[in-house]
Order: sequence, then C-alpha cells, then structure tokens
Amino acid sequence: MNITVVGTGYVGLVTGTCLAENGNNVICVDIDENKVNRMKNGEVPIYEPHLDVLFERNIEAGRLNFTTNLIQGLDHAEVIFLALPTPEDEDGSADLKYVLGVAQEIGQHITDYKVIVDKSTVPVGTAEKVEATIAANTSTEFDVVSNPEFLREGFAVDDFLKPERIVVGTSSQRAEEIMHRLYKPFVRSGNPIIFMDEKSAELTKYAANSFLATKITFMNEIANYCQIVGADVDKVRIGMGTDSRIGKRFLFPGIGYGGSCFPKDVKALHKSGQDVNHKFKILDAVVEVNEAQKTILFPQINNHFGGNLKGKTISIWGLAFKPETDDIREAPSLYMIEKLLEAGAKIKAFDPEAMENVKQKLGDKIQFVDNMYEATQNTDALLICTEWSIFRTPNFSKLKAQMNDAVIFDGRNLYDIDEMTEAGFKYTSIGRTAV
Ligand SMILES: NC(=O)c1ccc[n+]([C@@H]2O[C@H](COP(=O)([O-])OP(=O)(O)OC[C@H]3O[C@@H](n4cnc5c(N)ncnc54)[C@H](O)[C@@H]3O)[C@@H](O)[C@H]2O)c1
Ligand SMILES: O=c1ccn([C@@H]2O[C@H](COP(=O)(O)OP(=O)(O)O[C@H]3O[C@H](CO)[C@@H](O)[C@H](O)[C@H]3O)[C@@H](O)[C@H]2O)c(=O)[nH]1
Repeated sequence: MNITVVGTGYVGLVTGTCLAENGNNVICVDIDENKVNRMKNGEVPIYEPHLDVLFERNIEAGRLNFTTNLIQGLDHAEVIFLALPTPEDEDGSADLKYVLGVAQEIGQHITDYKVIVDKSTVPVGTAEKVEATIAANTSTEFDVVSNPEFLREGFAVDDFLKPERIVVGTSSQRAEEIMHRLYKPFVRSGNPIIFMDEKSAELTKYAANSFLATKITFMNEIANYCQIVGADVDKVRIGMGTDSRIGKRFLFPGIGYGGSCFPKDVKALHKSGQDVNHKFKILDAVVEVNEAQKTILFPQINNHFGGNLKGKTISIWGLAFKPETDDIREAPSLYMIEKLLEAGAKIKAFDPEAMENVKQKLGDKIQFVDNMYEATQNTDALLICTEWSIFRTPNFSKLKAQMNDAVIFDGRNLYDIDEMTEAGFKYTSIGRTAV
C-alpha cells in the first residue's frame, strides 16, 4: 500500500519504518528540514533500539523515503498517518494546532479518496474536528480514522511490529477494510484489531495512559508509607503483583513517572473532563503525588549534608526519563538537577544516550562525563535517576574507593539494601529501610 506519515518523531518514524518493513511504500513528511536531510543521509535522528537496522534496510529497498513537501506525500498515498505533536497547552489541554493545521493543508490539496489516520494522542471529538477542517477545504471524498498508538519508547519497534492490540476508531466501512488490510500482517499471532467508534478509540488511549500512571502513583504512595512504617515496598510489590488481577507490571515505585506521554495525557484527560463538568478526582491526586515524587529524594540528600549542599558534588547516573531512550521530556532527573543546582551543589552526570539532549537544554550548568565511573570520581554522593542495565551491577569496591563518601541515593531501587549496608554504603532508596 502507498502510505504517507506526517511527523517523523518517536511515533511517526517508527510507524513509517515498520510499515515499510511490511512491504508498504512509505513517504515520511516533516517540517524540520534539518531532520529530513539527516534521514535522507541515512541517519536515524532518535535513539530507539533496533530502529537503525530496519531504517537502513527499507531505505536501501526504496520503500522508505523522506520529504518536507506535504503535497508530494499527499499525492503518493492512499493512507495518510498523522503522527504530530499534541503538547500540553497552558491550561493542561492537548494543543491541536499541529493536527488541525495539517488537516487544513490536506483539505486544500487532496484530489482523490484518502484515509486520514490520526495516530497522535488527541481528546475525544478530535476526529470530528479533523473531518470538519478537511471538509471545509475540499469536496473530495475522504475518511478520518482514530488509531491511537500504544508503543513504549525503548521498545517501540517491537511494540509496533507485534502489538498486543490495535485500536481503530471509524464509522466508515471503506476505511475499516483498508485499515484491516494494512494491519493484518501485524496480528498474525492472533492479537486483536479492535474496531470501535472514533470517540471511544480516542478515549481508550487517554484511559490506558491515565490508568498506568495511576497504578505507578498508587505504588509510589504505598512506597512512601512503607518508608514511614518500616515495611519494604519491594516485598509488598511482589506480594501484590502475583495476584493476576493486579499483575506484576507497572508496580515499580521510583522518583515519579515522566516522559512525553503520561504527564501531558493525565492532565489532558483531566482538562477534558473539566470542560464538561466531570471532575476526575483521581487524576487530580495522581498529578499532585507525581509532582512531589519527582523530588522526593531531595530533602533526604539535603539532610545528609546538614542542610548545606553548597560546593558538594553530586553524581547522577541516568538522565533519560526511562532506560533505552534518549528522550528527556519530563524526566525526573531534570527536576532533581534543578533542586540540587538551586541549593548550590555541583553535578557530574552520565547517561548512555541522553547526555546530548540534556546538554542542549542545560548547557554547561552541569558536567557531563564519558562513563559511569568517571562520574563517581571524588564525588560526595551518587544519585540514580534512571535504571539503565549497566547501573544494575556496578563494581561496588571500585565505587567506594573512588567516592569521597560512600553514599548512594537510589531513585529506582536497583540494589539489595542488606548487601549495600554490608558493603559499607549509606544507601537510601524508595520505600525501603534497612532492617
Ligand atoms: N513518544 C511516544 O512514545 C508516543 C507513543 C504513543 C503516542 N504518542 C503520541 O504521538 C504524537 C507524536 O508524538 P512523538 O513523541 O512522536 O512527537 P515528536 O515531538 O517526537 O515528533 C513530532 C514530529 O512532528 C513534526 N512536525 C510538527 N509539525 C509538523 C507539520 N506541520 N508537518 C510535518 N511534521 C511536523 C516535528 O518536526 C517532529 O519531528 C503525540 O500526540 C504523542 O502524544 C507518543
Ligand atoms: O513500574 C513502573 C513503570 C514505569 N514507570 C515510569 O513511567 C514512565 C513511563 O514509562 P513507560 O510507560 O515505560 O514509557 P513510555 O514510553 O512513556 O510509554 C507510555 O506512554 C506511551 C505514549 O502515550 C504509550 O504509548 C505507552 O503505552 C505507555 O506505556 C517512566 O518515567 C517510567 O520510569 C515507573 O515509575 N514505574
């Protein structure tokens, strides 16, 4: 099938590449000329495991092409995916200017039947708005489909190629058949393509993300309570998670959820509710608890240094909002860095993939180093913000010998408390105290 994907960020580029991998002819359109030129030169502009191999293979096969010219993309395709940003607006709602702007251009330029597929995360009723915007500019036939994306950064290629489910919202039989034909190769294992109306599809995405954010937040509150009463949240987590009704996943406490989706999507659903006088009380609490959770380790670090962090060096392992990505949007590390800098601390940081993005944001406000042990040379404490695999089994003797003081604040509960105490570390984690 001839496909065009508009927007080549984490979702658009993965979508375009994976659709090409299944034999479709794909054009990816982006307004960022520099990004398009880099991709034309064979460079993957984001870090996403396994994407590079598929990217190269499909470019070589001639199935994956890039342009800044939307009209070229529209002429090429039967199906046009919108993978555009829907950032948080000032009032918490999702800003639809990118989606509706492109919808207007589509209306102005299509000359034959198209299926316009919205993959961006958008509030209930957006498909109707997209449809009205296109219809106001053309008399050509078209259908608008809501097809929310559930991929996780770091696993995006796998999630796209082998989805647990595909949700498609459409009221058009013609569009449903096309979407079924397009997605059939991705669900050969038997996982479902779930067809529904557009509004339900749009809400499914917000409901799923808000539920997962709530699950994490609930565990963060349990963890904070464990800390007070002397229980161990990791034991509680395993005790709870083995109940299949609860499930083992997304129960890991930490320094808050971040990323480009959960923070903005929880707020957008909350705002959509407000707009129709429906109060999502639970989401109010989720936002509030998560805000506090992002800096929950700060008072403990500050107390350790007697309330004076001036001139102290704190090393940070992990800057990305989660492992296996270079994405730093709403990363808890950034909130901790802000607090520590405000208090006068110096920061030495290491992350396997995200340092360049942090450098662009913070410049030389913090020091970036090339490896995890360089970060801990002559440092006063180590703070772990992201659970990259390489941080899981460090050489503790080496660490201890290098550090001015053997002090670790672990925002991701990577190590065994008793082992750390035996090894002579002062070790603070989330929701666990040494017995
Ligand atoms: N990142 C994720 O893991 C993820 C997962 C599921 C859903 N989503 C949703 O998908 C959407 C896209 O997210 P993302 O993370 O890929 O965004 P992103 O910011 O990484 O990428 C968006 C791209 O769109 C381009 N763009 C902006 N305006 C354009 C225009 N007029 N024409 C062409 N290109 C344009 C930008 O240059 C950028 O390359 C959002 O609604 C997001 O909520 C994201
Ligand atoms: O037990 C857990 C699981 C996750 N997190 C945090 O939650 C955030 C989000 O993690 P994750 O969901 O793995 O990453 P995303 O790539 O943001 O993916 C989410 O957001 C995407 C964008 O909407 C959706 O497509 C995915 O289904 C949804 O999982 C990160 O800060 C994690 O550190 C925890 O604190 N504890």
